Order: sequence, then C-alpha cells, then structure tokens
Amino acid sequence: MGQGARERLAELLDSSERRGDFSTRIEMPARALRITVDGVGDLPLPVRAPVTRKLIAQARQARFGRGEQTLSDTGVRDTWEITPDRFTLGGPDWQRTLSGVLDGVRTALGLPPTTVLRAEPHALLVYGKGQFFLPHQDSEKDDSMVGSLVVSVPSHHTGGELVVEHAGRSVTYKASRERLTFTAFYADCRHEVKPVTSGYRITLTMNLLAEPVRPVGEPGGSPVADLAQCVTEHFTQPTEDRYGYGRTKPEPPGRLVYLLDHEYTQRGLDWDRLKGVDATRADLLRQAAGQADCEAVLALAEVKETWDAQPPYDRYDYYGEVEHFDDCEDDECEGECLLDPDGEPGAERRRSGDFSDYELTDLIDDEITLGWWTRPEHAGGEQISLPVPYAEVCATTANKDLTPYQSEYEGYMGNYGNTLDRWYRRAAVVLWPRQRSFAARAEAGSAQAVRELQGRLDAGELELARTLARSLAPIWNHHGSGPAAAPLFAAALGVAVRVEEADTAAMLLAPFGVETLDERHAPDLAKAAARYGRTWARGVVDSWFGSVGAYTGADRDAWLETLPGLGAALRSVDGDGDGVATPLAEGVWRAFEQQLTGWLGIGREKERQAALERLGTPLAHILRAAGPETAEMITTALRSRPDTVLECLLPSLRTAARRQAGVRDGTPPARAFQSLADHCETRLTAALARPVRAADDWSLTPDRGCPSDCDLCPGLDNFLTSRTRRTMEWPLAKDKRRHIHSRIDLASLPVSHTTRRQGRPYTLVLAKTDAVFTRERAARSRAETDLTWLQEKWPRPRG
Ligand SMILES: O=C(O)CCC(=O)C(=O)O
Ligand SMILES: [Fe+2]
Repeated sequence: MGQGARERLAELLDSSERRGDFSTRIEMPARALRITVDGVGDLPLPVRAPVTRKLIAQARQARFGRGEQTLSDTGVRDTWEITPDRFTLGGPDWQRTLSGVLDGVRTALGLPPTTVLRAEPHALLVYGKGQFFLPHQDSEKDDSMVGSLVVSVPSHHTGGELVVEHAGRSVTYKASRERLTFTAFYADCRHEVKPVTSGYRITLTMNLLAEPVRPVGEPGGSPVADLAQCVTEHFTQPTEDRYGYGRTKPEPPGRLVYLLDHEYTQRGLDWDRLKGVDATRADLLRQAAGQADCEAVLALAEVKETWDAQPPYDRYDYYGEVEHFDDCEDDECEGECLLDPDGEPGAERRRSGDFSDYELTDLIDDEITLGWWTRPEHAGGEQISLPVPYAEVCATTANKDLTPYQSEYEGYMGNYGNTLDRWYRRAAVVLWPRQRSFAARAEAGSAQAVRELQGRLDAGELELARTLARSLAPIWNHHGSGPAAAPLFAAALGVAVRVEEADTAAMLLAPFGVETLDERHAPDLAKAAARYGRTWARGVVDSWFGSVGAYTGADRDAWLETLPGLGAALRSVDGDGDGVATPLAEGVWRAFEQQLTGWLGIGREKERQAALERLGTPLAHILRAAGPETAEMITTALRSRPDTVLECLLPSLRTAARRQAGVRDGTPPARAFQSLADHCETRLTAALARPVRAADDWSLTPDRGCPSDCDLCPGLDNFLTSRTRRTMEWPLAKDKRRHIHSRIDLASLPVSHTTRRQGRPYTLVLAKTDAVFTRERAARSRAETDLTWLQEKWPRPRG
C-alpha cells in the first residue's frame, strides 16, 4: 500500500518521542462496511429493530473464557453472539478503510512504524435492553495478538458504553448512531460493556495481531535503513487514487515530496542551512535516498488548501431557533439572510483576513505546486513549475498545523457550504529514482534538463538527443507563460530547431503560453519556420493560444506592448519570420475579438464603457504588429460592428495618436488607423444628425428582454415604451420582483426600482428618472467633442 509507506516515512521522521495511549477511538462512514450474515443477508446500516430481531434468530447466547474453561453465565455476560464462520465482511472500500484505521491505531497506541497490524474477526454481538458484559480481560488466543478492536455498527440505542481501563485510568467510549466506531485497546486492559437501556447495540469484535516487518534487533534496523525501505516501497507499489476508494493506477509514483516545517527564501534554500528539525530530517532522507538509489533535491512549494469551515458566530437564538432578518420571506432560509446587512441571502462575500478562530471541518481540496528547486549537482537553484499529485506528498507536520500566509473566507454560495482557502509556503525534500533523472527534471520544466539535450546535440549525438526528446512527450505539459517561462522556452526552441523532426519539435514548443515569446526568440523562431514549413508554424503558434484562445487579462496586455517589437524582429531576421509573425497577429486578434464581442453585448453602460476603453490600447498594439493583410482583415471586422464599438475605437485612436511616430507614414498600421478614424467620423456625424428628444417624450427602448418568454416582461416593456407613463406600481412576489430588478440593472435603464414592504405580496415601485434626458444630452456633447478631435487629429486625406 503506497499510502502506508508514506505514512510510516512521515512517522519515522517525527523526532518527538512516541507516546502511545492504551486505547483509542476512530470513526468512519457507515458505507465503508458491508456485513453479510447467513440467514439474514446484507445488513442495512444503521441496523433497525426488525433486522436486529432476524439477527438474534441466527445467534446463540455468548460464552466467555475463564482459565481453561468456556462458560455461559448471564450474570457475567449477557449478549447474543454470531460466530465468524456465519458472516462475512466486505464492501468496495472496506479493505482500504480498515487498513487506514489500523494505521491510525498503530500510531495512537504508540507501536513502531515498522509494525504492521492485522485484524481478525472474532464475533458479531447483539445486546438488547438490559444486556451487558462485566469487567474482564480478553484472552490472548495467539502469540501475535496485541489487543482487541471493537467495531460498533450504527444502530439507535442508549446505554451500552464500552469502558476501558488501564493502570488506574479509565475511558468511556460511546458509539456513533450513524457512523462506524472503531475502539482499539491493548490486551492487558480490563474493559466492560454497560447495560443497554434502550434499543439494540451491535458490535463486531476483532483480534488485533501485530507483525513486525523486520524482527527487532535484526541488523540494518537503523532509521536510515527503515526510511530507505519506505522509499523503495513507495517507488515500487502502484499509485493509489485519492478519491478512487482503493483503486490504483498500475504505475508507481514518480516522485516523493516530503514537506519540511520551516520557511526558506530561494537563496536560503541549501542543504547546509536548514533549520531545526528540518536539518535532521533532510539529512536522514538524503542518506536514505542514497541507499534506495534515488536523487534528492530541495524545493519550495506553494500549498493551497480548501476547507469546509464554520465561523465562530452563532446563528441560533436563546431558544435554539434559527434567527432571521426581520423581513426574510425565504422559506428555506437557514439564517443566511443575517449574514448581509441588505438582507440579500447568501451574500457573505469572499474576503481575506485572519480566520484562526474558525473551525475547520472537512478538507475539500488541496493543491501543491513546486516553483523552485536546487540542482542535483550544481550550486544554486532554478525556477520550475510542477503540480504535485496527492499520492506523491508526505509530511510529518500537517499543513493545517502551520500558520497560513494568507486566508480567504467565502460564505455559503451553494456549491460547498462555507469555504476557507488557506495558502502556505513550505520547503520540501524531493526524491526520485535515479534512472528517472532526466524525465523527473524535465517534467518539472527544468531548463537545465533541456540544456542537457543541447549538450547531446553539440556532441553530435543526434539519435540519443531525439530519443530523449521523444521520451518527454507524455510528461511535457503546461510550462506556463510570461517572462518566467522564457528561459525554458528558449532552451526548448534551441533543441526544436536542431532535432530535425517536425513532430518532436512541435511537441517541445507546444506547452507554453503565447506571452512567453519575446524578441530574443525571433532568430530561432524564424529558423524553425523555415525548416519545418508554414503549416507547421501555424500549428505551433495556435497551440500557444490554448484550446479556447482565451484572452488572459493583465499578462496578455503587458505582453501585447512588446508584440510590435517582436513582429518587427521576426520580419528582419534570416529564415521565415513572416511564417510566425502572421499567425501570431491573427491569433492575437481572434482572442481579442472574442473579448470585444463579450463586452459589446453588455447592457450595463458604465461597466461596458470602462471595459471597452481598456481594450483601446491593446487594439492599438495589435494593429501596429499586424502585416498588411491582417490589418485589413481587422479593420473590416471592426467597421462592421454596432456603434458601441466606438467606445473602443476612439480610445485606441487616442493611444495611436500619442505615439505619433509611424502612424501617418503610409505603413499598414497607419492605413488601418486612418480607416478606423474615418469610420468613427461617419458614425458620429450620423448620430448627431438624429433629432433631439422632445421634452415630453419619456419613451425608452427596451433591451432585448428576457430569453425565457415570461409573463412579466411584456408588462415591463409596455411601461418602458410608453411616451407618457412615468411610474408604475406592481404588486409582485419576491422572485418576480427580483427578475424585474435584474432586468433593469442589467440594461442600466434610467428607471428606479424600490420595494414597498407593505401588504402581501409587497409592491414594486418603478419610476423613470431624469436620466432619460440627461444621458442623451451627455452622449451628444461627448460625440461633438470626439468629432472635433477626430477632424483635427485624423483629417480625411484629400482626394
Ligand atoms: O461488545 C463490546 O463492546 C465488547 C465485547 C467484549 O469485550 C468481548 O467480546 O470480549
Ligand atoms: Fe472483551
């Protein structure tokens, strides 16, 4: 079991002294176990009275051992018993659950990590009202028996507590009604079952057997040897699927990432400068790696955990009733209305802060990414990017026991409940089998590993370089984008040009984002396009835009500023720079156009205008980078858009005018800008020629209405289009009011909408505002200013 090896390893590195208890209790979900009993069949859990009566019909009065004898005396023990030959334990997740429980028991009882525990069914017991078992000690039927494991099967009952005692201390264990309750104790503990006072108590008793992996005292039992054994086991057993309930993948994990406890900077990360417990642990691990024929490096990890979390406040009033906002009308509200002062349910928004007093209930998800590591044989380190799957991670100290550097809380939003995201920075020791050295490093995006390929090419070992490069295909994924990925991209590009295999070259270049490209890559890009052809180049360029060609915001904007320079560089170097520059400009335009189309469709005016204005500068960069045909295609597309596109074109022309140089010199970009300026002038002139709104005209043009043909919207449209109606009172239930609120807000209509909270249903009050007139006046005066500016800065060429 892969997980077992990682847990033992984490425990071996726990320097705190082992302190075991004499007993422990663990709960698990009921669905983990299926019990099938002869004559009864599968027991539905929780077990109800009718099934219990069937069980009793299959049982006998339990006996107990005293010295050599087996007795039956209901004054000492009164319970029904079914022997293990008459029932079986199963279920898809049972073996995994049991082995997880046994690992937990081993740790809690303080047994060494080298011990493997097994549990052997002993009896299925049913206690009815008044039944019990007086204090006793279980007989040790087997030399390897170290204790007992009692599994309480969920059933509704009271009484029947299990009391375990050792050296003057006693602990009382109660069973869960809904879940499986595992109670384990050492064989030398006296224990008793108190009388059941109502319902039926059902337990499954098991003998706990301990088998040392290596007999104590055998040579080689040093901590390093034990660790090395765990490491070997980790790298040879199939990978366990986290949510697969015991399912495994055939290949073993490729790495082991052991998280350390202290924080380090990139420069401070060094084997000789580790702090406190980290120093000892890392040293032991590195020795173990050597013994297990593994390489070891130090790395920096970014960890994000998402927890289901409960805020410390109390939603219940003095009487235990859920409290509500005074006007809450929501039948299903559980008090969420109180979370927001405006009474909008479910609106406790995402926010950052210190949430250390929140109770973490369930871990929903965690993500670990390595971003930096030391080089195996070289001094210093390098940037990498490697998401680490759950099955490769191991830690003695859990993340939640450390202080996160950032936390964000999001109240109930419908998907999960209340979630708390916590981010940590941790250092790690990373191991992999030595024979995977090249793949392990290349997979993480190590430029060093790719340069190794260049070394092979320099040495004339073309076939070896090709084989190594091809071996990357399954693992060469997602190297990110932006300047951080540029060195790795440059290394991969250098190899791509020289492998002389079009597919391998494309594979090496594909996993990067387009924002990685800069002028320095131009010579090799042009060479590659010349060598492998235009179709190849177009395919590779497309892969840099990802499958959706999505516009990626800030990164993209910063990069677009460098695009004209990259385009110029590509067109000036040897090779076929155009073969890259053209698909590049087209790809950038496609992504931009998607973004533009999205915003053009937004009715909320302020939001749309601000967004389209922000797109003005990127558009200017794209036009400056485009060749003649692409520029022509772009201007044609823009001129065919509705007039709201002017909210982007005018800011774009302003950007271009500020960079006066090169925009009026007859070059393709200059012609493109002039054509857009002419278009704007035509459209503004047409808009100003339309008649001014009459002083008594209150009519509004409705937006496109709602997609579902609801019975409310025609009523709203009638009100909006009327020249004379200015107000409307509309008694409407909450959902319908919401629908109207949202239609008005989404289209930014100049209509106020308030709810009069009287009578049932409440009344929605709509009133057209002066903005019906003021907005149009403002738009006209803006158009006049814009027109004057255009005529001055972009006069139409004569003739
Ligand atoms: O039913 C139980 O909880 C424990 C029973 C027990 O102690 C035994 O069978 O030896
Ligand atoms: Fe017992």
